[in-house]
Amino acid sequence: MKVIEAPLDGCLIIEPEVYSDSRGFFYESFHVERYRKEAGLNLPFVQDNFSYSERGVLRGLHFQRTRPQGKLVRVTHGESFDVAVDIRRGSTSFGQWYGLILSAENRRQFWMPPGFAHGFLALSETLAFEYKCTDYYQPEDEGGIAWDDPELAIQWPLQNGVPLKLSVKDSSAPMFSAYRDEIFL
Ligand SMILES: Cc1cn([C@H]2C[C@H](O)[C@@H](COP(=O)(O)OP(=O)(O)O[C@H]3O[C@H](C)C(=O)[C@H](O)[C@H]3O)O2)c(=O)[nH]c1=O
Repeated sequence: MKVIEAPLDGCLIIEPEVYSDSRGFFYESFHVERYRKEAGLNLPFVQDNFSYSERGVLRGLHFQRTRPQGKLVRVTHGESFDVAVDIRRGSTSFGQWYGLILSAENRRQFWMPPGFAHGFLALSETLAFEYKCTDYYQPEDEGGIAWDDPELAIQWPLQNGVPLKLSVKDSSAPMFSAYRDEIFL
């Protein structure tokens, strides 16, 4: 597998080894030993998530305040623009965002350690999004940042004529500056 350092401190792009033949293809989507040895992922994953979205759905930006989750994310059907924002105040990439295309076609996985806000935009008619988390979901611990926060200025690849679909929660998320007095991992 190929491991590429992303511009945010600690984030990685992982490209698994794909075995194609006349029937189709096969790849190992996770392997404790290999991901520890080759990507340095040594935090245990305790929860797998799956979300289905349709074109124009934007989920995020979400994080957990006191129980931050590391996430290994991938797309198994369709295409998304995936975004991580470094909210770790002591990090060299604090306040910076990074986005990449994750798709069933590129088979890329994206690792963000605990301490990032995460979101994605569905770019295909339908999107199957899967991810592994290093801590459990704690709804009372959840924080959100507005997807269009001008301070972050995330360059979402919005598609002409495709209305955004957001949850009520995401439609009213605060700006990043609302957390200026809070110290995250
Ligand atoms: C995240 C989560 C949600 N839920 C329940 C709570 C709600 O009844 C329902 C939908 O939750 P929510 O609207 O928060 O789902 P997303 O908007 O996809 O949230 C996720 O989107 C961004 C992109 C993330 O990275 C996080 O994993 C997560 O915040 O699923 C659970 O039961 N367990 C969970 O781990």
